[in-house]
Amino acid sequence: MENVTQSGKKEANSTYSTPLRSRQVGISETTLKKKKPVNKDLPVPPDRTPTSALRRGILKPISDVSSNKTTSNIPSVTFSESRLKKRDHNSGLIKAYLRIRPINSDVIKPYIQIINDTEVVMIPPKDSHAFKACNKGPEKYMFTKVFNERTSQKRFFLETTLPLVKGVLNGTNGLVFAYGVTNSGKTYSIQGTRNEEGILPRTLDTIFNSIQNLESEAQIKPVRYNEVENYNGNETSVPPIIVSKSHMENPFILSDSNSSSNKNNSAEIEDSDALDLTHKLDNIAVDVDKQFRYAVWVSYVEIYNEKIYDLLEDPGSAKQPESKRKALIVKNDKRTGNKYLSDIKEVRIRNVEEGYAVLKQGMKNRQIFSTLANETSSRSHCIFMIKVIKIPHDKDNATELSSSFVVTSRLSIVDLAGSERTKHVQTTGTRLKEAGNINRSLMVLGQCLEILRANQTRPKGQKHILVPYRHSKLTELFQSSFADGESVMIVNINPVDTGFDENMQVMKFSAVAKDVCTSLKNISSHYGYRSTLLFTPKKIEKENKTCNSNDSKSEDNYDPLINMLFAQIEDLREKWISAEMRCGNLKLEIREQVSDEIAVHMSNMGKKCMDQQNITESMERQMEIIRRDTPSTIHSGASYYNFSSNLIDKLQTEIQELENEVEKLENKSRICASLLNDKDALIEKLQFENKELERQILYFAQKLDYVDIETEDDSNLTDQELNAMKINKPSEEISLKEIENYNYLSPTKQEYDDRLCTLNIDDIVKECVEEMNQKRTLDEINSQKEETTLKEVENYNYLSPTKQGCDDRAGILDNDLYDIVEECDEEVNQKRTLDEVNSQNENYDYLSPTKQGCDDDRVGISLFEDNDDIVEEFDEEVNQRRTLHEIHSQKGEDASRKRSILNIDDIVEEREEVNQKRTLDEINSQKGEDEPRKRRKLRNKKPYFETEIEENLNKVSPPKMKLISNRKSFRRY
Ligand SMILES: Nc1ncnc2c1ncn2[C@@H]1O[C@H](COP(=O)(O)OP(=O)(O)OP(=O)(O)O)[C@@H](O)[C@H]1O
Repeated sequence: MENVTQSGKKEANSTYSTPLRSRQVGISETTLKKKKPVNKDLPVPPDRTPTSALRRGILKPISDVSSNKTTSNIPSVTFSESRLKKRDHNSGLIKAYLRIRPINSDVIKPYIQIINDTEVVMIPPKDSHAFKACNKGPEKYMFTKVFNERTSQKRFFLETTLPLVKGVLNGTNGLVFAYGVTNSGKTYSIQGTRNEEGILPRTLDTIFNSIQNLESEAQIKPVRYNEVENYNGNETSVPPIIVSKSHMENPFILSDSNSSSNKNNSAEIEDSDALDLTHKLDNIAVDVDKQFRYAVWVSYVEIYNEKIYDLLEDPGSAKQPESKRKALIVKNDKRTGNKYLSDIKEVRIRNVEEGYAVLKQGMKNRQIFSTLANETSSRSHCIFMIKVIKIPHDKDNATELSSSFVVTSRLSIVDLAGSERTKHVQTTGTRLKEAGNINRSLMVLGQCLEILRANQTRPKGQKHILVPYRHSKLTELFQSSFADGESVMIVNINPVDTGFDENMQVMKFSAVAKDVCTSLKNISSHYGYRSTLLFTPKKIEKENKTCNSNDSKSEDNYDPLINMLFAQIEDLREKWISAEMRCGNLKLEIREQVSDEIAVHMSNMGKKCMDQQNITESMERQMEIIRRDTPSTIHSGASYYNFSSNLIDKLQTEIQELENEVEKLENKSRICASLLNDKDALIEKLQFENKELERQILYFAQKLDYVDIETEDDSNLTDQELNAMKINKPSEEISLKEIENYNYLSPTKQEYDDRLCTLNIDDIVKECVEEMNQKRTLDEINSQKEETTLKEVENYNYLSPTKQGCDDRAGILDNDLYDIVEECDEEVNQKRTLDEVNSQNENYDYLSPTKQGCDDDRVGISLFEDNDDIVEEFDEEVNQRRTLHEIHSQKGEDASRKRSILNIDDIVEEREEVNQKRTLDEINSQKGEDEPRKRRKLRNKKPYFETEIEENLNKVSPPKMKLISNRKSFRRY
């Protein structure tokens, strides 16, 4: 290739032979290298190149042969070399042109937007899979050129296909294929309409405009990939359908120029909307080498369900079901390694009308076949192939040097089937198979392009990946076109009607295709080595026969075994294809299921996001309100947020504090309420008890003969009351001993203990607290002479540390109830003991009958004299009592503790014991009382006792009162 390019220009102006050599080398260097082992088996001379022939003197320059002119007059066939020289790297890439279909609606917004001449952006609509499942944003795609919806057919042709038309006229292969989903405008671009002709008619028109008056009359026909052979006008092997010039009056009649019988079968092409010759096209022409004569041959095939059918086949003989329709076989040209279609009908056309006629015939046949096979016409790939044969021409002699060295090139124009997904077509039966095959062939096309691109970017020395051309008929057929020639891809997009996701796949496909570099190193010009025309016709025939014998033998499948093997291969391939198809469909289904699930998931997520957003918005609204109500200095930024967060913290703290306060107040109010309830009753009780105490004091005073003095002066008691007291004396006589023993028995304690077993902790705690409060209240009341108001009581409770202590302790009562009860008792006992000591210190004579007994025993001895002894004795007695008291108290406590575990007998026994003690004490106390003596003595000691009692009566002994009142209050329980 490089040799051709480098040497081409230099040699172009020098000799004829050199370009020939260089071109020959260029074409076949690789091919010949590859083919050497094959050639061994062929009867073809090992070195049959024109150069070698020239070298060996077998061949002569054409000019020599025909006119004996000098080589300087021989036309230089350097078009391809110069073309190659001009060609930059980019020109080797597959060119991808995007064409956007016009939108029929003004309402719907297209999801594709043109950025500039080469770039577009695709914005996924919200209902697209790409948006829902993949959350895709806008994506940019690059093309060789972008054509908007207003692009005319003419401009589109000029910018996309005209270079290829030039190429094919100059000997280069070309491939144009239109890719896109259904209804995107592929057929419109390729074929066009009656008034808006597409690429294909314009190509034909341009070719014939360009080669006008340069048509060849040589009897040469194309064979295999890019070879030619002579045909004789009488030969039956001549293409059966040729649009005869004689039919130009009615160009739509196709006829077999050689076989009259076929005339009956030829179809009259009906005028259709698709194409017409009602008006002249734009008369576009390109420069061609006028030293050649040109022959144009066309063929038209379709690939349907992975089978290639000839659309120029006589429909008369094919009016049968699709299964019987004869499929063409792709064969391998052993000489060049290229693929070609065996038995394809190639038709010589001499003008554009004939080209139209063939095109229309093919379209009609396609319709007929598809109707017969019940298929959809747009579900197949349509390929229109134009072959141009260039035959050197001796201008001076006006002789064609046709058979010496000819150049063939071809341009294939492909209208691919729609690339939509299976989901959007019928998914059962034949339609499913169709869709599967279309998808498959397009997928393979994509794979091939991908691998080609990968191979091209591989570093030197690395093995190239095998391109899977054979995986589909489409790629197999265009294998050579990708490797040899220029390729143009037309990407059709319908930005509204068809799905975004499908169109996105199309764009991605084209992105790959665009990067594939095609090669021109195998220049498609091929010189017919059958230069044997230089020899006699017989020789030609002989050589032809010799040359072709091996080919035909190998290619025409005469060997039944080979045929069978081929059939088996085809069979297996069919199975493999259908398996792949099923697999592909399954994959698609699974992918769709997964994407649906993802879509549901995403919509759920979206809902959550919306909720979140709503919350955020409402918060923002609230913040806005706060911001509005906040000084402007803190309106912005972080200070605002700091302020608000501080404010929130502060408010929360305040709320917490308020809640605590409320709780406290509630507790207090509960306690106050209960206190209030009990207050009146307590006051009444206390008054009553006071009265009772007064009565008792009076009683004792009366007993001591002081009553008269007291009652006469101070007492409020009526005579009646005093009499009543006197009358009731025996029954109301309260032994001090008994009062003291009361402590030992501690009914309150017992009651407490009993109730402990039945009450719940809360009640007990409440009761304890209440009792303590009452005790305190009583103290207070007594000390303040009943001047208590509710407020004071409350204040007292509130302020009293003891109360607070109680409250605090109430919190831990749950766990330590017994301890607290014990502590309470202890406290009470201590108080009691203290009171007693105080009281006894002050009133021991009054309170202690034992002491009185002692005094009685000391008749005649002055109390004043014996004071120390008496005090001592008294102390001793007090101590004894205290000890006794402690023992009893301890016993009582033990008993109460035990009560929970002891049985009733133990308790009864204990009680009996206590009662016995009490009785004993009473007896003892009674024993020591000698009333007359006592009175006498007391009378004598009046001054002392008088003062003593007076004091006692006045003071009403607060500690004593307290003790008594405490006892009274305990008695309530
Ligand atoms: N650029 C365009 N300008 C005007 N009309 C267009 C254009 N492209 C497409 N159309 C119209 O859109 C319709 C569908 O186009 P067309 O038949 O070419 O689609 P398609 O891709 O070939 O579909 P299918 O794959 O089914 O064959 C036709 O009526 C055609 O005339």
